[in-house]
Amino acid sequence: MTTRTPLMAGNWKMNLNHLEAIAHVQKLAFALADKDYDAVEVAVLPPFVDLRSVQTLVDGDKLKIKYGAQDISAHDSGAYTGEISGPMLSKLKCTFVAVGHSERRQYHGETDEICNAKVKAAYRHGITPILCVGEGLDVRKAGEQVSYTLSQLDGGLEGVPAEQVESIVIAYEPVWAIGTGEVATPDDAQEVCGAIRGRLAELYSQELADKVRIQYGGSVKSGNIAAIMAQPDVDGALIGGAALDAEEFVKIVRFRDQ
Ligand SMILES: O=C(CO)COP(=O)(O)O
Repeated sequence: MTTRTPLMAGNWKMNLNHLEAIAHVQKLAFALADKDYDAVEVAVLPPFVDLRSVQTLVDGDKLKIKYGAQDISAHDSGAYTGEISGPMLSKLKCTFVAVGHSERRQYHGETDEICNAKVKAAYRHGITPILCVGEGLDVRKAGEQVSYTLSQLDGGLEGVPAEQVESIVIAYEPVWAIGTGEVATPDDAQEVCGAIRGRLAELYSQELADKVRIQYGGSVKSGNIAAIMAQPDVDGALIGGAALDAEEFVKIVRFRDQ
């Protein structure tokens, strides 16, 4: 049985400017320094404009905190106004990039095809994608959350080879639970995260599926994280609102201490 190191990643969305980012990462580093937290990987996904400041801090102080971007262009360079490329992110030593967050799908028309191209772009430049999938309320009410989410997974991974996929992170984020305070029950999270692992085993191999980290996201807080993490197929969380509060985020990272 493979042991998967939990990954707690804070998706800051469009919050915190570069000065606030520095203060926030310093707080996290300070709060996490008194104990050896190798058992949990910690990452932040700040807005693009903060990345250079975060990199300087993490590099300069040799912090264990990892960081990444919230999006990546499918293209490596060229006339794509406003876009940020894989080479730019890898130059900033980003470990991760979120791909296909539901807010990108909803407000920026990102299809599975676009997400697939972005997953490939991330791998071209040595960045680990956090591929976000998850159903909306209508789909959940119709009881089709598993098939809907698996079809997003299939689309996002189309043509991506096993040697890349074994390092991917999948974030299951039911849209109805994002920023609503409505958290999926641990059983709801396990149902879909388990199905995602099952599909990875079908598409690739059981061995690969056992290596992939699957996160839950949607109204995660210090008070509900332990029950979610107790599920066998949940290997971490993608945290929005609660990640903006350094103390609360640290409590989530230390879910085992509760
Ligand atoms: O979208 C999310 C993380 O990517 C979840 O956001 P909240 O934690 O604010 O519900």
